[in-house]
Amino acid sequence: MSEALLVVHELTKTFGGVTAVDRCSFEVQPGTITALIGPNGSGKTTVFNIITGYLKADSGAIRFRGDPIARPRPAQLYRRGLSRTFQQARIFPDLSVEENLVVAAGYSWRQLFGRRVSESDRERASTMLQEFRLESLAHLQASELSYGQRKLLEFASVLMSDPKLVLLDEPTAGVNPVMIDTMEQHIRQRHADGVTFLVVEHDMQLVMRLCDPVIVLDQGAPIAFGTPEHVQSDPRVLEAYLGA
Ligand SMILES: Nc1ncnc2c1ncn2[C@@H]1O[C@H](COP(=O)(O)OP(=O)(O)OP(=O)(O)O)[C@@H](O)[C@H]1O
Repeated sequence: MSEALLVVHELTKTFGGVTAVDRCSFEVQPGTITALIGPNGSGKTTVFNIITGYLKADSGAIRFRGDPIARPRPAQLYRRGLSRTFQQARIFPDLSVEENLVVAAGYSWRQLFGRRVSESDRERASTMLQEFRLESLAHLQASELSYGQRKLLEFASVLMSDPKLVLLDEPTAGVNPVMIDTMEQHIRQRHADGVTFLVVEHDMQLVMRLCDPVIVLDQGAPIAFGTPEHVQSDPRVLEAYLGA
């Protein structure tokens, strides 16, 4: 088996008296759309926040593309090919849709307004606008977008860095069914292009048709791992969900 793209080893994180992540270990293999599911409060977002450098673990280790990531830092990981989205899409509300994409390619705001952006990156932004069918919105301020459109823009922005691994935190939460289909198609397309995904998602139908393998967390640690069919029939998984 090829080396895992991401290795999470015995991560632990406590908040006061609450152990949110409890000696949590798992791997993400290249070329997969891996799901990280679990009942509310099972530690999924905390794990994401640790991997991407938004929170510091109490203990444990992370490897990405074969190298240890001693102190994960979001910007550094982004440049190395690991990027993420958030439950509440993080975009620059005062910039236009197009400017959001250009900034995501690694430009500062000053460069953006000083017109020092390379022609090739402007073209990439333009291609991304077409791919995500956002051309008609290109010059709108991002704050004017709908909730679902913001999520799409955030996803498109993340792809501007040519990531190897994308962590998606509830990509379809709160968006309408048409937008769920759109998001699913974009994930499938990028996966076909070679991007690996780790997805936190509460829509179980989507998880079961899109993801393989599925990792199930409960109380901060994996309790099941395998194909969607396998985890669905695991009594520990049923108990964790029904007991929650
Ligand atoms: N900043 C924080 N301060 C205190 N407790 C926290 C903090 N962040 C998370 N927790 C606690 O850690 C546990 C895990 O939370 P986390 O948000 O990671 O779970 P989750 O699986 O992502 O939940 P959900 O599915 O509801 O988003 C919960 O008990 C939560 O209350």
